[in-house]
Amino acid sequence: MHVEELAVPGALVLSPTQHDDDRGTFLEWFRAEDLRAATGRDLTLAQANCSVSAAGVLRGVHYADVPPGQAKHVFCPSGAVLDVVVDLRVGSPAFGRSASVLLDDVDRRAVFLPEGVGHAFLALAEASTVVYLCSTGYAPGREHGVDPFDPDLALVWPTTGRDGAPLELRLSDKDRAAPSLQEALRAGTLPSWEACAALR
Ligand SMILES: Cc1cn([C@H]2C[C@H](O)[C@@H](COP(=O)(O)OP(=O)(O)O[C@H]3O[C@@H](C)C(=O)[C@@H](O)[C@H]3O)O2)c(=O)[nH]c1=O
Repeated sequence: MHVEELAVPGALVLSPTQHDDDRGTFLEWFRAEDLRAATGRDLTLAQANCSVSAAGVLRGVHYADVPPGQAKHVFCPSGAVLDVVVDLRVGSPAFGRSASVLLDDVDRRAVFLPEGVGHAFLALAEASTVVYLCSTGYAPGREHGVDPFDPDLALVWPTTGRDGAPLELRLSDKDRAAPSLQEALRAGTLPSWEACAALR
């Protein structure tokens, strides 16, 4: 497993060693020891999620209140998504900065997001499946979103899928109505860098 920190502090991309043989392939998509070696922390497993998305579906940018926050370890076992992490921690030296990683069933990479980091992904193929391990359970009242098209975030969303066909973007009503970064900042819902640091 090769681990690299992304431009968003504490967020990682993890590239596994794939063991191919005449039956198929084998890989470790999560290894607590590697996460601990890279971050000095553990991911307490409270929930494991799975979503399946049509090509063009965009989910996010989502984040949870800190504390307790929700750290996530994200993997795409089938299909392809552009996974995006956004630093939403007020006071972070990288506040507003983002990083994108292609997660797919070829390289089979994974992304780790610490608490307070926003998460979004765009499905680049039909039936793209994303599974993720979460450090806390779902609490709808603690979940928030930021507009994935906010010019302040300057997120770049591909216009074609991995087969080269144009993508028609599809969002939930909730994500379409999400506030901008500045609106979320004014509303006081964004996590603070200090509160996130206190969790480590
Ligand atoms: C996130 C979540 C949703 N749900 C329900 C609520 C709703 O009826 C349905 C779909 O919920 P959403 O529209 O919020 O699903 P979705 O837009 O896929 O939300 C997810 O987006 C990605 C980017 C993340 O990082 C996740 O943490 C989560 O926020 O599933 C749960 O039961 N448990 C959960 O943990």
